[in-house]
Amino acid sequence: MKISLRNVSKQYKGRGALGKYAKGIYALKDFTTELTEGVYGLLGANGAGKTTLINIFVGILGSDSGTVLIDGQDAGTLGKDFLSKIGYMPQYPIFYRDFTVMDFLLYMCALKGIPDKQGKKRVLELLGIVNLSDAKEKKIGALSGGMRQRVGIVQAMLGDPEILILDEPTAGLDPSERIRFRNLISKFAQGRTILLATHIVSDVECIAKEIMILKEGSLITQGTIDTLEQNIYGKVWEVTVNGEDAARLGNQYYVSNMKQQGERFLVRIVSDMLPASDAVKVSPNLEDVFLYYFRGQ
Ligand SMILES: Nc1ncnc2c1ncn2[C@@H]1O[C@H](COP(=O)(O)OP(=O)(O)OP(=O)(O)O)[C@@H](O)[C@H]1O
Repeated sequence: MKISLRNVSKQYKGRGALGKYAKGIYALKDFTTELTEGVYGLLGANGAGKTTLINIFVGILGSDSGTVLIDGQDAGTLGKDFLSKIGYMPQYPIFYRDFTVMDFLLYMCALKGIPDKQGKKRVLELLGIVNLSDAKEKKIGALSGGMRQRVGIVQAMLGDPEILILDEPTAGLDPSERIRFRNLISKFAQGRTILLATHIVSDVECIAKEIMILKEGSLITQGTIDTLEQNIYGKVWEVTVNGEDAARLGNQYYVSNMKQQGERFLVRIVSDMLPASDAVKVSPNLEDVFLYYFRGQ
């Protein structure tokens, strides 16, 4: 399947100087990309436009202009056929806290038009995959944040969608739950297109086939992690200094990491220019790429 987004733009209305509603700044501007099978990481700082893009893609929000094409056909004209291909996990999923996990998921099957027997079989299968079989009779309100996120991904996977859209799926998870969730996404990636929006680099750095960097509504770069890292080669430096110089460098430059080594500090800096005479160029990582594009935000 090939998904093409062409020149998708959106401006929200805001109050103008005279108190009248006026077009505001672009939440999304001329967003153009093509997605095929695999995991795509949509990386952006808060307010970059990730949720806006996803909401337009899944049809919750209309765009001002642009098109979403699925294998060359306008998604808007595909209606139910398009929606049945999508599994969506919103940034703030609304769960019915008094439902048990099982009842909630069966209810979601009913909403998606999945026949009872088939739905129940798939729910049990998916609960096994996400390691929640023992929690199926628990009320949703009694689950931990990580367990709730796993229920969220199960509901998105009902109906075996070809496209899985995950908006900040690891928000509020602790590091071990985050790793578990990442592994799950890799498991589900086979034969699907997964779009995972996040501002957390580690959520996507091991699993994404490509990363899209969204800044102030514009797609500023897209490519494999290797490509994005190569693109900023020569702009990441390391230098070992005393505490005073480390503090000075921290004030003057964008520091992506600082590691104490006895009395001294190994400082990693993202800068277009040599930050200190004895600084050496090092290979960039995805954290450096993120810092490079979001310096000052
Ligand atoms: N309903 C709305 N009305 C007006 N402005 C909005 C609305 N929703 C979003 N915005 C603005 O549009 C821009 C993009 O917001 P969006 O929620 O898409 O970003 P995001 O990357 O998902 O951010 P976050 O990670 O914080 O959720 C922001 O400036 C936001 O304030």
